Amino acid sequence: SSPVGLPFRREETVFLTRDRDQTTHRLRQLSSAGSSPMASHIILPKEEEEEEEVEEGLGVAVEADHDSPEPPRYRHLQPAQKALPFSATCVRISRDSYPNLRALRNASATTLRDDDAAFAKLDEGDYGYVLDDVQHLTDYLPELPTFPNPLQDHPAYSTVKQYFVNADDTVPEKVVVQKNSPRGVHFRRAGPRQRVYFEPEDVKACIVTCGGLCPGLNTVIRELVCGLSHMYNVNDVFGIQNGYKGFYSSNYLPMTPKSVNDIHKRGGTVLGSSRGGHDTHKIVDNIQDRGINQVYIIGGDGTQKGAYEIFKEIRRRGLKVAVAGIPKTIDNDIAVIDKSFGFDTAVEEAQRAIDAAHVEASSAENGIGLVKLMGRYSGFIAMYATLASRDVDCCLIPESPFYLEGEGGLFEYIERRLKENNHMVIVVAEGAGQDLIAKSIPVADQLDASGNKLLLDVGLWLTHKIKDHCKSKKMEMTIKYIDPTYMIRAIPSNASDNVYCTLLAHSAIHGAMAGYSFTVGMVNGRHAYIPFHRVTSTRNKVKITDRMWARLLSSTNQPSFLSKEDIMEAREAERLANRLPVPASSSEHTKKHSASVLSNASGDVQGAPTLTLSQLQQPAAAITVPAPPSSATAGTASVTVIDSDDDCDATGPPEGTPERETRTWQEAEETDRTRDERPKQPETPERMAPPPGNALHARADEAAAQAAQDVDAFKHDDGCTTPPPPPAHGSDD
Ligand SMILES: Nc1ncnc2c1ncn2[C@@H]1O[C@H](COP(=O)(O)OP(=O)(O)O)[C@@H](O)[C@H]1O
Ligand SMILES: O=P(O)(O)OC[C@H]1O[C@](O)(COP(=O)(O)O)[C@@H](O)[C@@H]1O
Ligand SMILES: [Mg+2]
Repeated sequence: SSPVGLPFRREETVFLTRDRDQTTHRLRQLSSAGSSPMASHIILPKEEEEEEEVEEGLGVAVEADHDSPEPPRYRHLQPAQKALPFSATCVRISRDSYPNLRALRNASATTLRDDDAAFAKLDEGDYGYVLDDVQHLTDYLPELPTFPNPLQDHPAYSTVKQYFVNADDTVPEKVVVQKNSPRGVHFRRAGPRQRVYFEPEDVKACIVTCGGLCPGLNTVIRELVCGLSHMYNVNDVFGIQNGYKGFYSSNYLPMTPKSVNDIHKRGGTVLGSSRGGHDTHKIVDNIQDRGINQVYIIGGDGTQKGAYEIFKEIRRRGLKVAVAGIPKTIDNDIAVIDKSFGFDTAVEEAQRAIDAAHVEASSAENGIGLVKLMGRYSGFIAMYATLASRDVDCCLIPESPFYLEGEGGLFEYIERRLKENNHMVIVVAEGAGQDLIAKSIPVADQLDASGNKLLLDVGLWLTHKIKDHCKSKKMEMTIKYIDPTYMIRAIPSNASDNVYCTLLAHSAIHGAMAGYSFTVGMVNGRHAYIPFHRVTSTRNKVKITDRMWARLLSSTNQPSFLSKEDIMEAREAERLANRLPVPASSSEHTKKHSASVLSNASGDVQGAPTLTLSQLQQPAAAITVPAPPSSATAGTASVTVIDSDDDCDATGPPEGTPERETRTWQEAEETDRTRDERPKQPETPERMAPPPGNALHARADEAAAQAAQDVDAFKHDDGCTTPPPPPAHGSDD
């Protein structure tokens, strides 16, 4: 409960320190009239409240909020000679005004399975602070000895002031807060500790890469090998070949700084990778038999689930082994972390495909360039590549359903755009429009060995649909379909990803040496150790009610394919995902208009395409459709720029970072299902009630009961910000 957290409304200097007493002292000094030109703007609590509140105070200070409807319970000082254009308020927060309810609810939003809940390590603090902590060797081996960190004698690192992180440092999941926001969920800060749980000569480490490729895998491998050797003098490092199954089916590959020296210049992974092959017992048997005590696992959501299973088995056997997960995904859809390594590189490479599409399109009469980019469930690559390029006229992603025919549909927009500009570029994420394709070509869902849904080729399908439409309208046009597929991920990482990979590897090494088991990642710009369950129970998705998507719509000028009702519905889904209380108007609105959304979405069914499954599996092809000059009418599609309130949302992630889908899989499926099965059923207390035996929910409810009396402490009268706290038992969320 050290006085951290200084939320500033604007970038102005405020005389504060991290120390509460110093801060109070400084403010008192400043507040004595004439002592400083700032004094006119210092506001302190009334004298009589001061003693008690100093005791209880958090030391949070914000620039004065002149619009705040806060009752005048402050003593305003006499103006001094000079006024500065800013002011400060020392806000003393009583413990009671910060029940842990919201924070606990956020933590429990990833509804844990019972066995995971048993492993959850939540540490509560004052003012709604929750540490969602990671596993440590001493959780089950309490008597382990510690050793001084060899970095303190390292010629490079020993010169760094405060090189070791404070054992109590934590990183907040949300950094945008308001005066009365609880401090929320935090993760343990990554970095070197003063004491470690392994002696360098005793460490035997192994590295494995699993799942699909991603730029930067080799850089992470290189930096793990070099970091272990250069920072901690650990030289017994092995590579596991071809993914999880390599633990028990291949020879281990000795790795040295020399053998990995150049690998970051190559794409892919020198260790090989695979999907499937996770056999917990066989893997841990091999770890045990070979005396491995640090396991570095690089891979996606499935891989991190596997890492967690491995950790649990290690713990069950009482082995002194640390498990460090380094999250990998080209789609950037792993929860909690700001960004996955290799994502920037992929977006950069995607520019080349978009450029080619633009050249082709702009060199033809009524030319259309269509580019398909990776993004199975999340459209981040398509969205960022579109925003970066500025040549794209339309971006389609899985999160934003679209339709082809009718007013506001894709065809209408294409006709208008060609008429206006004679060419256009469309970017489509591979997971977009799958529901539309499925309506025309019913096919049973198939999964790959990682559990990923196999997709139909939306690019090829769209190419045929556009071609057919133009033919029916007698429009001459040329369409070129470009599918760069693996070209955006089978490449070496760029400079910034290289640095990111290095930091991830180093953070992973420091954490393993300190005895933790975790997934490492950057959270709001700081590296943190995240519990495995937090990164695997939800998936990042583009939030279409947020400013980033609005920016995209505004930059492409494309239709949003959303009615106001859709937007309300999306917000409702988000509210559910964040377990926030119902804004009365929103749910009414959603129910009233839900039927119209359905009719929009199904508008395409009449014009069902005649493509076959085998056609969709054909290689990409350029298709030219000559036709007589058109009399096509320009559409009147209107652009809906979503009125996002993310800047007002104290619970939202920072602007421009991927939005996190905080729904559980069950909730996500449930929400998506109810979206399709209109009219929507109201949420019942039963359905949303916490499952019995879930410790986290029990704690949340306990906190809720306690917080019930303090509910008034949450004042949300600014009209657009943090909603009031949910009712005590969460029946409406
Ligand atoms: N629930 C699970 N438990 C353990 N391992 C899993 C689980 N799901 C997937 N895996 C393993 O994760 C690995 C790859 O999945 P993932 O990391 O998601 O890669 P990708 O999504 O690129 O295919 C595979 O080895 C797979 O067997
Ligand atoms: O053909 P593969 O190897 O299955 O990989 C393709 C798929 O992997 C993905 O890149 C996702 O993998 P990630 O686990 O890296 O996010 C998808 O975008 C793509 O459809
Ligand atoms: Mg995966």
